Amino acid sequence: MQTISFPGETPGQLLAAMRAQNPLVQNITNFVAMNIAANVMLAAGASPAMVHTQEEAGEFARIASALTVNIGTLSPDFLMGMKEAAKAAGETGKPWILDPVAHFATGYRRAATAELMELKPAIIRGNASEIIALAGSRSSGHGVDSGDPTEAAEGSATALARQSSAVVAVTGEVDFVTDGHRSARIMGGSDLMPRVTALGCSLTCLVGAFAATRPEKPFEATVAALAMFAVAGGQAAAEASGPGSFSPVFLDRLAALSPEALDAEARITGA
Ligand SMILES: Nc1ncnc2c1ncn2[C@@H]1O[C@H](COP(=O)(O)OP(=O)(O)O)[C@@H](O)[C@H]1O
Ligand SMILES: Cc1ncsc1CCOP(=O)(O)O
Ligand SMILES: [Mg+2]
Repeated sequence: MQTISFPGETPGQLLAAMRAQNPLVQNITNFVAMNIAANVMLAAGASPAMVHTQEEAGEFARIASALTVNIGTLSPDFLMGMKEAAKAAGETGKPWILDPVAHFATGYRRAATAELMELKPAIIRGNASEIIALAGSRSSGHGVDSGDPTEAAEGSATALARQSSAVVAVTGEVDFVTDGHRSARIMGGSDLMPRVTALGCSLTCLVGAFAATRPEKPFEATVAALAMFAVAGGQAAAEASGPGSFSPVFLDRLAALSPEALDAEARITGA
């Protein structure tokens, strides 16, 4: 494996830029994730707004710097708001990020995800089972949790990136990011992370914050956000005694993580 080089900016430099911008990010996420995702973003240095109803979601997307869309607790009103917001983001040149939570589980979710994919997300972030199924293959997902390892999803992620022109991120014990041509793996984190609900959803929101800061570099922005989670997650696990104590320590580690420490501790390789 080769160490990936960042000819432009390192993940630490992107973190510093994100904090300096304190980007306003609109998140249409699920009821489970709303609170922890907003806290994760505030701790990391972004400004979250959870705005989802169809009456205002499109209007709000025009003032936000990025949009994230998560179908975890989907309803007709949420879906209308998602589509309005994604259209507005597209019209105003803002990046939007899709988290296709358990999209394979029901016909309603499958149809909604197909409609959202037509609106061209800049970045898609999911667990391995979600990405395998989104690329059209058979996955072992059970509800919102993955039943597949990341390595089983790498081919699907690359095919999906090429077909959709989106950057695709697969998370799990190892994370994999690809734009269909360049790929990276990010190591770190903790096996406590999938035992705390909505951390994947929160990560999708954080990807939105980095993409807001560098909309022209969705691959680098995604790698930086995942590296931040991996480093802060590993640090938090060293202090935690289980999933309950992990959550507050994780917020503290996100807030305290310096750009220098991110660059020193991130384990990123070209894939
Ligand atoms: N076994 C693991 N070891 C280390 N980190 C993990 C592990 N499983 C998940 N993570 C991390 O947890 C975060 C959420 O990812 P994941 O659990 O895959 O998403 P989701 O909650 O959508 O299923 C990511 O930062 C990922 O790297
Ligand atoms: C438990 C649950 N049910 C519907 S959405 C949701 C949260 C899923 O969060 P994540 O995908 O980050 O594990
Ligand atoms: Mg998820």
